[in-house]
Amino acid sequence: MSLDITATSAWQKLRAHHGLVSDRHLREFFAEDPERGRELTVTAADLYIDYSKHRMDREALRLLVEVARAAGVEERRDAMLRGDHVNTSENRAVLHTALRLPRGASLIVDGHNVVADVHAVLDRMGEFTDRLRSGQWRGATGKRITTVVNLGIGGSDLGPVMAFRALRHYVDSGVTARFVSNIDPADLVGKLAGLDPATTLFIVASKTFTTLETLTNATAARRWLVDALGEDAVAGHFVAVSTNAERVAEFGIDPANMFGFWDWVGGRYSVDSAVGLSLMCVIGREAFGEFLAGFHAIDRHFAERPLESNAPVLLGMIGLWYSSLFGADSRAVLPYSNDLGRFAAYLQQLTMESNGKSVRADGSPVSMPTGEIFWGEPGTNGQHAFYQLLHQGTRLVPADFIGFAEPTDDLATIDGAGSMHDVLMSNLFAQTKVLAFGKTAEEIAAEGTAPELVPHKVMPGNRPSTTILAPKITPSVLGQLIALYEHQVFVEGVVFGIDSFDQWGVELGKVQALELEPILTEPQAPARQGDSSTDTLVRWYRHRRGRLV
Ligand SMILES: O=P(O)(O)OC[C@H]1O[C@H](O)[C@H](O)[C@@H](O)[C@@H]1O
Repeated sequence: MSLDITATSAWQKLRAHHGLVSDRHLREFFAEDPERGRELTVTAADLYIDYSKHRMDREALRLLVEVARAAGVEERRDAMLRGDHVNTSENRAVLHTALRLPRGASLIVDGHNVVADVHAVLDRMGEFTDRLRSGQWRGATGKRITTVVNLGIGGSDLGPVMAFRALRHYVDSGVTARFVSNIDPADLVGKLAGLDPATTLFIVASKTFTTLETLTNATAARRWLVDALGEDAVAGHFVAVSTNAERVAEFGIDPANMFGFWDWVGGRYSVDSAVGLSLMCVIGREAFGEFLAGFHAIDRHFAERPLESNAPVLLGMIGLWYSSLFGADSRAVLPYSNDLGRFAAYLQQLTMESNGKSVRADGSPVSMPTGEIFWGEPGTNGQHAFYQLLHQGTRLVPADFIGFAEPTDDLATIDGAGSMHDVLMSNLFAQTKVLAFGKTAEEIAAEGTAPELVPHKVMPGNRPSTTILAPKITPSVLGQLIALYEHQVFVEGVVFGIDSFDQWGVELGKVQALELEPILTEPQAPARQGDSSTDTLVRWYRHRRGRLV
């Protein structure tokens, strides 16, 4: 039986305490606890995390930790880390943390040291990328490869594409990358534009090697290559990343050019597996190793720190405080870094595919809302678009602000005296301050504002945020940030009592698309789909495509 956390005394105490503090303002919390801005912080590897601007007192934090303990977060964490089958609906271990264990470490799962397997693949990836980057690996015409095109979707795309953008300063050898994911042909056609088949290598990345989008794009890419260079060129221009060697061979890629991983790596947890091959191609094996070391530093923090000072536990529980007790639907992720422009999109799969579930592990319905909706855009762009709602709207949207001390690029300000990066960061600090403390009607009136305008200008404040600061976007820091969110997802999933590692909800749509596709194209009148909306939409489409019925 899965535990219903809401039936525990720890939860009831938390709920009762929430009733006491939920109407209080952050201004009051700071007035009565002036040290909280210094003390409600935690350092995890290179990350400095301030969680003081949350609508809670220290007692609420204590009770949240008590709930985490009552839910069995420590036991479940240890079970995951040692390789128990915590993905119960698929009866699988969940061992993305093993992907970043250092060489020489040992983790025996089902009588087998998985760390040795992980490093064997990393070594093969390293040898391949060394050859590619040094120009030893040549295409069919003898030219060096200058572009790798990753063909993958979901977990086989979002991680590499996000990290490639974030680590653009580490692209160092004349090999660059492009990423194609969508079944919309515009994606492949757009990304192949300007590429020379002779200098292009495709990485077909698919855990299952059955995903329609990826196999369709890979087939089209193969045609593009063969049309230009002939069938014999395929071997030098296609490699695969998958857990499914049989399917890879069927597709016509030599298993010698396949980089494997294992069923205990979930797609959305796989950027640090062979799925990161495209990233390794552009940043090199050493930088990729630093990326993995960053994940591992947070894994150790998560495994070893007491819950009271455990960053993923605290942030996961704070997320839950808002989603389950304040009824907040979403969390905004606001990196003050243009290079993290795809971070929110990456987190959407990680968090929402993991925790968007309605039943607990034993099949019983959950007893609280699950799956925070993650969304966001880099600052300062978001400030000129949706921050109005964050500041004055009626919804509560807790936000994660992410910023860096050192810029990846810097330029002078208008007068030439300052640094644009300083301006960027002053915006981050200003936004968290204004969200938390706002500006009262009295303060606005005292500035001589016309009385009828005062209500429009009131900044209510009491809008919570976490601030995550790091020295600089390096491969290690990026790994740390990802692992910080991976483990938050886990903590929340344990409290919900769900299986955070399956994704049954994506299957039916795939099946129905396969059923509908011939109906869009068949010459005769289509069979009814059973509902008048789908029938009419299909008819509309067939009409516009000249397939009149
Ligand atoms: O890597 P693949 O097997 O091609 O899967 C790609 C993606 O598609 C699936 O539908 C899942 O929802 C994702 O979790 C997965 O990352």
